[in-house]
Amino acid sequence: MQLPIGITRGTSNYGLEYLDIEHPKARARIFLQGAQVTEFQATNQPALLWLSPEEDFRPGKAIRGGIPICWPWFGAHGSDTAAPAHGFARTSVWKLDNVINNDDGVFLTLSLPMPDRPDWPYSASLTLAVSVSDYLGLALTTRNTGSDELVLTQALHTYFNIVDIEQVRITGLAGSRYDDQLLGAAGKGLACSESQLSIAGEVDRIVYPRQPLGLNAPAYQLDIATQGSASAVIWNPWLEKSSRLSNFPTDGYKSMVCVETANCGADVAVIGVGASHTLQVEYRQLNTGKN
Ligand SMILES: O=P(O)(O)OC[C@H]1O[C@H](O)[C@H](O)[C@@H](O)[C@@H]1O
Repeated sequence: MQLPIGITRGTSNYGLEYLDIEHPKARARIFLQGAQVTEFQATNQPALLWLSPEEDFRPGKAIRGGIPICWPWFGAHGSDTAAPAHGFARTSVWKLDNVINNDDGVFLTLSLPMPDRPDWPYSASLTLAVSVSDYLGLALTTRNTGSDELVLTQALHTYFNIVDIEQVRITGLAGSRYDDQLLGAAGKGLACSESQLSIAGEVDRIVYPRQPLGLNAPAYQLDIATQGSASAVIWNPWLEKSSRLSNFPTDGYKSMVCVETANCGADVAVIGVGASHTLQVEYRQLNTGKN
């Protein structure tokens, strides 16, 4: 495909292809493996996404940072322990279908050539629309092309770049329930006791928000506007768990937090025959001038 001015192709040392996007409103990088946005910076805003400094971008290995797409299951596969965590979309190579560059921004559409897999014997199509503008937008659409109802869990597993985890607040939690994944069955359906969450240790929660969530970083304030999602995952591995993660530096937990737009936990996506479901998020930042 002939790319418009402002979009260039590149290749990592180990051969992963990416697209670099330059526009007066923002710049971004998107890898074709996983359709993974790894960098986004709106003009006059701090860089939005955390990307591991230890990431070496190898074929077939999940990229640590940016926005991994967890699909068609979130976390462990329901029954097959050999199946990859968070599904196969993040380690598969996607196809670029369309790019538009206009005064409003750069708008891309990618699709996943569907593999034939024993751990997922269904029929579906999957596309991702990415909007690179003064906001970053992602819309992940699954169409059920099979003859049975399709039930899936999924997430846009965004790693946010933050200066200092101790100063971060996740806002909009008032009245929400959550499953604390660190407590297993005992942690289901807990009530958020405060409207804001600060992080001082490992956090792994599936939240069922009652209003839009936000992030006070504090170098920027972020509005997270979602559609097609009734769950969000808040995750920071802290020190001990991070030593067990691939491509994750020892002090990495201090400069990242994940707030993931999801269908997971009690919020599963049920897609009828011939129907489709879109999981969507838009991130809008306000530079606070603090660092
Ligand atoms: O290491 P990964 O497979 O990328 O998973 C990273 C993390 O993803 C989600 O946030 C889960 O809730 C965590 O339990 C998991 O550790």
